Amino acid sequence: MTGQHAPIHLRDVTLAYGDHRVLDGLSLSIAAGSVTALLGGNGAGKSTTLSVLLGFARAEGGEVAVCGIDPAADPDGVRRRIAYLPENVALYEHLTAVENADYLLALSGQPQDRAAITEALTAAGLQERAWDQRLGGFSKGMRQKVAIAVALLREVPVLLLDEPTSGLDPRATADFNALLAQVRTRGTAVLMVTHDLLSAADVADRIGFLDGGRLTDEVVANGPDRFDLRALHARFQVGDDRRAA
Ligand SMILES: Nc1ncnc2c1ncn2[C@@H]1O[C@H](COP(=O)(O)OP(=O)(O)OP(=O)(O)O)[C@@H](O)[C@H]1O
Repeated sequence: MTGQHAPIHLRDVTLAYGDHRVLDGLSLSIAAGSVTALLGGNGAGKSTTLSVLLGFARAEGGEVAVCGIDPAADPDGVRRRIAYLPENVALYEHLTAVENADYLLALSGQPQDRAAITEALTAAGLQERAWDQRLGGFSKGMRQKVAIAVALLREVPVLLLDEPTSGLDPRATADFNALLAQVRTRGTAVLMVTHDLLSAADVADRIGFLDGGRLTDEVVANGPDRFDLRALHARFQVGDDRRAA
């Protein structure tokens, strides 16, 4: 345990697959009660960053800590402290929303009663009539809400999100953003990987731009020093064109 770091801490992290350098001196620190969005083109290393924090991929160099714990040394320890929403949420189709939450919470060693589960489903925006329906007929947004409710109930200090608003309609995206604001007020450190600059601008305190496995830019997305969205969008588009050329 290193203790003195922010809940999410990466310093000079490097990682390569064969001779392909995927993370190249990445440094990122996310405090409790703040949301950082990580943007970048395809293959920039965003999901790999999450994998390193979760202990699924191992950094070759640099420092990685989740709540002061090195994921490579104690992957179970970090995963107990992280709620992770992958891009395609894996839930059980033949179970209802409440049953899914009940089962997943029991699996994570943090069982909750029905009242707590339905309260979290409500907070996540899932309507009461869907609570006891099987997931087979659920839309992507509804599934996302079940997964978010489970993440909320786990009350962990770190939340990692991989493209949480991809495939959501504007209403569901707005609901999701409102929910994330609540999560932040509970003191959770949130890292959100996304391609959605507008959504990032709505919910994040900071936006980091990843290119070639390192942070090339970082902007404040909240408060008086907030960036100019149009200027940033133009800069981001130029970056994408340059990469595609
Ligand atoms: N297990 C692996 N083995 C080999 N190469 C990998 C592996 N995982 C990722 N990569 C490569 O690492 C690079 C970064 O991948 P990563 O998934 O982190 O990018 P990303 O920024 O999340 O991209 P996207 O926006 O497309 O999801 C890519 O070139 C990818 O092909």
